[in-house]
Amino acid sequence: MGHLDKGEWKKQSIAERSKGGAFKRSSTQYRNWITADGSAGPSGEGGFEAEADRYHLYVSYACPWAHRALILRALKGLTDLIGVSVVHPDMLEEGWTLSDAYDDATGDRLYGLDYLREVYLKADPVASGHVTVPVLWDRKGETIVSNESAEIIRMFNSAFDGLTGNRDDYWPEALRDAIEPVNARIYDTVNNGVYKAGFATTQEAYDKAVHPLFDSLDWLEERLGRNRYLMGDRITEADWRLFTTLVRFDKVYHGHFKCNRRRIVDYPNLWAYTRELYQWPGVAGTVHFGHIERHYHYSHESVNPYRIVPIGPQPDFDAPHGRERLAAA
Ligand SMILES: N[C@@H](CCC(=O)N[C@@H](CS)C(=O)NCC(=O)O)C(=O)O
Repeated sequence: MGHLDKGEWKKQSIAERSKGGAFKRSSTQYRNWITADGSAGPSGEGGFEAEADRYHLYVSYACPWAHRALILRALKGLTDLIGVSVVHPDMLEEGWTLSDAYDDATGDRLYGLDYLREVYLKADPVASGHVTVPVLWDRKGETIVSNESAEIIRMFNSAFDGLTGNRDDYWPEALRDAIEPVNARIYDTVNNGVYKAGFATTQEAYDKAVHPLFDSLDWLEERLGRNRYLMGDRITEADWRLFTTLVRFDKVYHGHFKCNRRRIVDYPNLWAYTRELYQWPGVAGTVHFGHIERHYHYSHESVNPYRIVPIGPQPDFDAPHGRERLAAA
């Protein structure tokens, strides 16, 4: 791990990042939006018009935040319009690398660069900050549009509709106010909660993360016993944001991140819901357990110093989910 400081790469361990025992996720730097006509979005600059073959996504198959972007890209029929480069699963001292020496890692399909940080430096030679995935890259302007997954999925939800004709809407206007607090709780206690538990270097920081995590899983289990999806009978971005953590949970968060009060398979509703989302057309192809298991166990030296990748459970994500019973009349 490391970060850029005025264009220079500085190595940094996870323990150094977890100052005072608690892990803090840094805020995101690039916040521009692709829009149908190139007008500015809710933040950042304008000039990023939706066009085929103009944008490219740098992702890790291991990363739950990048995974959101891959899912929306698949669901919205954008796979032919927006290319993807997949980093190597090991994130060590040099940060994410663009080596293709691992199954399904592609290397840099645009420029043949070796390190993801070089993509950031191409956008800004004196860049400072963390070098994270996903990165939404503009080939025309040779710059980063956004490295904030929560916003990338909203761009993908609608900006390209005129080109693809796909009008599926995962952020429906009428539900936005209801989605926001659900996203906020899930982000803080579940998506990021597993990291806060896993990267804690004091008992206090761990306790502060792990109890709210399992309180939220209980809350979700109850909610999903009544509703097929988080917002009722309609699947929304809130579900996809939750899914990327649930699908990784039993394989990596339960053991590696010590989130081990229960597994997802122990929650009947959450587990059936996870299977339904996994089986959604286009989604299984975005889930790469090889990268997930390798990345977490191999990259976090302070958590797993000998880098042994454990055997892990093999939950059957293809088993019938039975969630139709909750379908709207
Ligand atoms: N806010 C970002 C967070 C992305 C993020 O933290 N990605 C992790 C991988 S799971 C990363 O690239 N970390 C590298 C680092 O922090 O140096 C988003 O949601 O897009």
